[in-house]
Amino acid sequence: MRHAHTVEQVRAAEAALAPAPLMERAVAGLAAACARLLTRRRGRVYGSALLVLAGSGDSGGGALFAGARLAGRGAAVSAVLLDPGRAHPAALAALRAAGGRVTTDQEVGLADFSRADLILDGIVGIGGRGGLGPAAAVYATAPRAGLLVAVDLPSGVDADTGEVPGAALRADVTVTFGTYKPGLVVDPGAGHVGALHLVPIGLRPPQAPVEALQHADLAALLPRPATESDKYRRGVVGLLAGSERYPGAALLAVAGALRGGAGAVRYQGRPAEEVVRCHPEVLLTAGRVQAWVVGPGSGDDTPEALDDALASEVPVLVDADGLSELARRGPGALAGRAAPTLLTPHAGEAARLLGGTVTADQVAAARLRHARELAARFGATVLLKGSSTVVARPDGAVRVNPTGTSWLATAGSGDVLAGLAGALLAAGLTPWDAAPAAAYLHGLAGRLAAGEPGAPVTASDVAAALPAAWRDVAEGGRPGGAAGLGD
Ligand SMILES: NC(=O)C1=CN([C@@H]2O[C@H](COP(=O)(O)OP(=O)(O)OC[C@H]3O[C@@H](n4cnc5c(N)ncnc54)[C@H](O)[C@@H]3O)[C@@H](O)[C@H]2O)[C@@H](O)CC1
Ligand SMILES: [K+]
Repeated sequence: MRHAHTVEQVRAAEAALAPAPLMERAVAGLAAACARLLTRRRGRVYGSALLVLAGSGDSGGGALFAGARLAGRGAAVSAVLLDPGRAHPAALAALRAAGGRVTTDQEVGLADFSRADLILDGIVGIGGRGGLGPAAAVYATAPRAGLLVAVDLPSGVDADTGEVPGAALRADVTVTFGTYKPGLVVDPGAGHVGALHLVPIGLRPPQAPVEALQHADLAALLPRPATESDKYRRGVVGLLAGSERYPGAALLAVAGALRGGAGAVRYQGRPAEEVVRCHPEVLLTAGRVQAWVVGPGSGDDTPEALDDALASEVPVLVDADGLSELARRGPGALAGRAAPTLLTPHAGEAARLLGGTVTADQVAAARLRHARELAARFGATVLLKGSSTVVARPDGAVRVNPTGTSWLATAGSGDVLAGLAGALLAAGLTPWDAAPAAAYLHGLAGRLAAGEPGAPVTASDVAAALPAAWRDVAEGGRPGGAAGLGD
């Protein structure tokens, strides 16, 4: 599990430790990471060109100290001071003493930026507020040939939320200290991070409000049928999905549920004949169900389907048309439910559920805030789909999915996810576990289907790759499994 802590938590944990060893450990880890990158890129540190972008805080201080260490190993180091009067005095002195060149001239800085083998972004760290000023913002788009290493987090990314209020640097590698920060794992910020490397500095932060499941966490969560399993032990999913207009949604949701390990799928919807032709294992009879999935492509049947599902005493996943109906009814529609409800909106549906006071773009730009608000308002677990899928609980706890791929933004992909998450709910997982587990497997299946370096995939390809994703996770132990994920 990757745990992400807020700025307030990090500051409190840092305050419990002596400042000097903290800086020493951070700088040692940062310099070592840079040395490894330079050695991989150029064969050695000696003779490589390094540029430090230094702001006024400790992030700039750490970058300057690391620059000094690498200058000591023979790198040609220059530093641009973005707030010249306020650069970390001891770190600046150390860089100068090690032979580093210091400039405040933007033209010189930009020329060095374009040529350097490695650039250290020490403009701001967790103390960054609002967008970058113009002197720093130019580096967000300036051309460069070398690697950009962000110190703690890419400057311009909000540490607590992952929001990017203005220009932000785009890193190849982010070296973060002590713990992860929400902004490193939630988009749009996460899209600026590149490869993420954690340097332990001895922090002991409290419980994390945001976490990201990794391969080993998934392996522990996924249900495995025991020898005496029957379909009810594995879980029967009831699907209220598809319509004459959208038969495909039913087929894809069924595919997701079956490949999600459902013991059986009971289908209720109009295109029943097509469903059985494609998936002969589906049951059309009424009977016991351990979780309902309502909404994918369910069209005019939605209001009744939603009534039936919400009246049941089993977990209900509401998706697509079900969410539009729920938006019309408002949070009161879930008030009487004793069993859990899982909502799986994309940004547009989330905006509607929030009463139309925000746009889909605003939801996508501030994913944590809106997913939490939605979960609190409806008293339900919310899986907000998108480039980094976010699962929020009504109490504000969040799990972020690390496996997404942009190839998943394809028609019907959400139907597969709904069926898959429904199967995990029917197997007995809580929404808090089922939702991130489904997002993880779905993203991994998308990656496996797209291949490396990646090609377009259909939702059917994603469903077909679910067994491979499942195996990849179950093989566990191996860091990242075949898909190369994990720490
Ligand atoms: N404490 C330590 O020993 C170390 C701290 N480091 C990092 O330093 C950071 C904490 O240091 P600070 O509290 O000094 O915070 P920052 O390094 O984030 O700097 C904050 C300062 O930058 C300026 N600033 C804020 N927003 C800005 C913006 N949008 N554009 C330009 N300037 C802006 C302000 O003057 C503010 O005081 C953390 O990210 C931490 O990981 C590491 O780099 C090295 C070790
Ligand atoms: K930074």
